[in-house]
Amino acid sequence: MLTLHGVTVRYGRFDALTAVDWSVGTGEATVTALLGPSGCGKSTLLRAVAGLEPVAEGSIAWDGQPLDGVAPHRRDFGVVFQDGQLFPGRTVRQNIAYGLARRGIRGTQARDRVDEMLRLVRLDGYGDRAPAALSGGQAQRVALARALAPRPRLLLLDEPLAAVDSQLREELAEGIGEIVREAGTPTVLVTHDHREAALMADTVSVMRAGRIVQTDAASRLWHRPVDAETAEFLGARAVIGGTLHRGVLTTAMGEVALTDETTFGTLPDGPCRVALRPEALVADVDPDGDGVVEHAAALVSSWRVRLRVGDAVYDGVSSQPVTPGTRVRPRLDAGALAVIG
Ligand SMILES: Nc1ncnc2c1ncn2[C@@H]1O[C@H](COP(=O)(O)OP(=O)(O)OP(=O)(O)O)[C@@H](O)[C@H]1O
Repeated sequence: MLTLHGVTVRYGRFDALTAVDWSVGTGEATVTALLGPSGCGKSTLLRAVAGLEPVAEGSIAWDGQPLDGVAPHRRDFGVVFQDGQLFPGRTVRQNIAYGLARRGIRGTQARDRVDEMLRLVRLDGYGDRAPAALSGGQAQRVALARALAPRPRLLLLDEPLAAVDSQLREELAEGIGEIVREAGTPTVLVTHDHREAALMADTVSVMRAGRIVQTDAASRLWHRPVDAETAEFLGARAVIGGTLHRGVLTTAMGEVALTDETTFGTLPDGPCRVALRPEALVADVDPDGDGVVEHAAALVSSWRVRLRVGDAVYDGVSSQPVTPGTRVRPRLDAGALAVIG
């Protein structure tokens, strides 16, 4: 298990990480996403764990053994960066075999391991290609195979899909999640994209300004963000007040039962703040409704709307065709809203 205690990393007088306490379990092959906005310190944290960035204060340990002074290649961690960084002059096979010789794995044993890795990343038959003859997605899968070949005890992925075009990204995100679980290697994934974190990770740690502000199961994070800033980072567009009583939330947009304990946990009675993603606010067409559509855009199977309710304007969705001026009755969808704190 990886544990960080009070880890601070400085660039000159700037603290890129401030007293970070964090741990990544290895009980089962889990994927932990390190999610946060650009510049919050995600890569710095990953690089510190990999031994590529000096730690000014605090300690990083594996199974209780401090890693201070342990060189990156002796940490037994696999690393994949944004653009894979394959060796251009070597074939796919030679790239994947790279870390094996150093571990004393040679000859047929090495060949078998490379074949196994090619199958794992669904690239059988690509072994003799040059990296230049691969697509961006294929190159990232080779980089993943190279990192996994020596059986590292932890895999570190730094925005592995950043250089892949958006159409492929979702497919590859799911693929990589499957591959690392199949390989049985605990993995840390750095990303600024909450969709990518949701597709790949079991546990998500949210970072902001050099600190980890929340660590939770992915499903729980979306419904119980620790503060409004985290909710906004996860896609919330508005925060409204409400009152909870025995799992029923009452707001200006009506009542909704939040009784699914696996997502919401036990909610305390009393006033609360509710974060709304557009999907959480459903506008039903109703001539007597107290909302008015100001803007509507047709999506594949719904309408994305901006609606005015009293003095406030919200982003919502509608399953019926609406145009500016349509009167609607807003209601909340429990499956898409979040209770803050
Ligand atoms: N070598 C460096 N020297 C000085 N400042 C640095 C250095 N590397 C990073 N920083 C600063 O440290 C902060 C954290 O950087 P880091 O790369 O860890 O962020 P990040 O969350 O990974 O961002 P991104 O998603 O944009 O890659 C940023 O403000 C960055 O400008």
